[in-house]
Amino acid sequence: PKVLQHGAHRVGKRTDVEMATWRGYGMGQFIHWGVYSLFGGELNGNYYNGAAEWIRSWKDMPNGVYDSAYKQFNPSSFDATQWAKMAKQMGVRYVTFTTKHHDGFCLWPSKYTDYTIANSPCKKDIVKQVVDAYTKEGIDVYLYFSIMDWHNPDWRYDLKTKEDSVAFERFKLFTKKQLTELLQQYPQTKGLWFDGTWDNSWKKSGAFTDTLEQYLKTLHPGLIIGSRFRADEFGNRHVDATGVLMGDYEQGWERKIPKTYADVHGNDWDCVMTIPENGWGYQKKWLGHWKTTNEILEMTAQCVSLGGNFVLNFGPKPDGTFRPEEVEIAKEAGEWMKINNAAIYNCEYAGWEKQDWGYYTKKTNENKVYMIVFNVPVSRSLKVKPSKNTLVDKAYLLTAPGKTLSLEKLDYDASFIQLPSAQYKQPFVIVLETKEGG
Ligand SMILES: C[C@@H]1N[C@@H](C#Cc2ccccc2)[C@H](O)[C@@H]1O
Repeated sequence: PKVLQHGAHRVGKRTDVEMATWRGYGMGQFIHWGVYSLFGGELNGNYYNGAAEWIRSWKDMPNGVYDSAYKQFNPSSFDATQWAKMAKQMGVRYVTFTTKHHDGFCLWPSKYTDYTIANSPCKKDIVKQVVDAYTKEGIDVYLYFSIMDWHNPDWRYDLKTKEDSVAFERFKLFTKKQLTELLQQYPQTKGLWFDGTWDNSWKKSGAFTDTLEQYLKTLHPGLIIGSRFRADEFGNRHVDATGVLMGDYEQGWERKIPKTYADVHGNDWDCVMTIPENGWGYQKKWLGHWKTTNEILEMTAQCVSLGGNFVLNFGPKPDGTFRPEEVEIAKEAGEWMKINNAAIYNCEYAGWEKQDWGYYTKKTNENKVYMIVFNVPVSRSLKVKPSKNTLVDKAYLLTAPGKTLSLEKLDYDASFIQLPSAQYKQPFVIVLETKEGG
């Protein structure tokens, strides 16, 4: 078969320490903040029924109104340290922050366009303040960057004419320069989170994007870039023409979670999720269902149990504060994580048969499996079926290590853990110390 020039350059997971750290994060935060936050999904009392950060594309949004709105971007209450402390209390270990969304507005003083924070009333280097504050709190920072840039006149959705190609050459150079300045200005950055890469213009640029990815990784050794960045020379995204994942982890799990381990194909991956049903930037009105803290904790456990990380999005208001529902979720999730994070941090897929009561996670490089229990059956008997050649040596509540739980053997390879009668109002964790055998 033909050898791909611009497909995946590695088969299987990265084995370096930076990627091992990424793999063990467990929980992350996404932040979408920019000019779109000023509108909050609404204009003149009418609500845009798409994702609020896409409001510039709304037929009822005059381009001139959107493109001059940055002159009102003046977040009087923005305090990156407060953001970072809220994130730390929540228990997230990485954050992905929007440097430039599809609208093209740069939250750092880029030298390559005037459409930046430097020309807004705010003037602060928001990206620098976020990178510095989160890094100081010990939370790793990843920079979101949209390739698609609605403000740049050289952006093209497709390359149909000679003029398109000439313009897009300028656009590709502009993109490389902006990415270079982000990595040089904010060297603490651990990775780049690319978006807006689905159009034909970018899908037809496989050779360029492959070279660009290798350039960025040379410029910043250890840099982590997901599978959404580039396409192979045939326009295949995420997985190349030979079926191998491009990039350092699978970046397709946006607002969806894999159902089984088979769905992740042995790749590293994370899921990025909104609190409302859709919408990443601030929305004045959250339409439909928005997730409770217990739902968010269950999604976190589900992702870690399948070998991934769970990343929850926050959409700060134009003044730089968070809406009360987001503050409450961060606080409640943090209270649970403070007690139970052993079952989330540096854990991986256990490979045990899934049971109805919840999720297994396994501590990496240790003989410890955690049961994260969400659904206590009326029998209060939790079935445990270890993987082959594994025995449970000891079981106890994470919060009561001194009180061993008894296992009633059911048959050759399964047991029941009988829970004491109690009110189980919160998800809780049982520790299973394991040994080889059976
Ligand atoms: C992380 C998320 N990716 C962006 C998107 C999108 C999108 C684009 C086309 C069809 C469906 C979804 C959202 O604006 C947000 O930034």
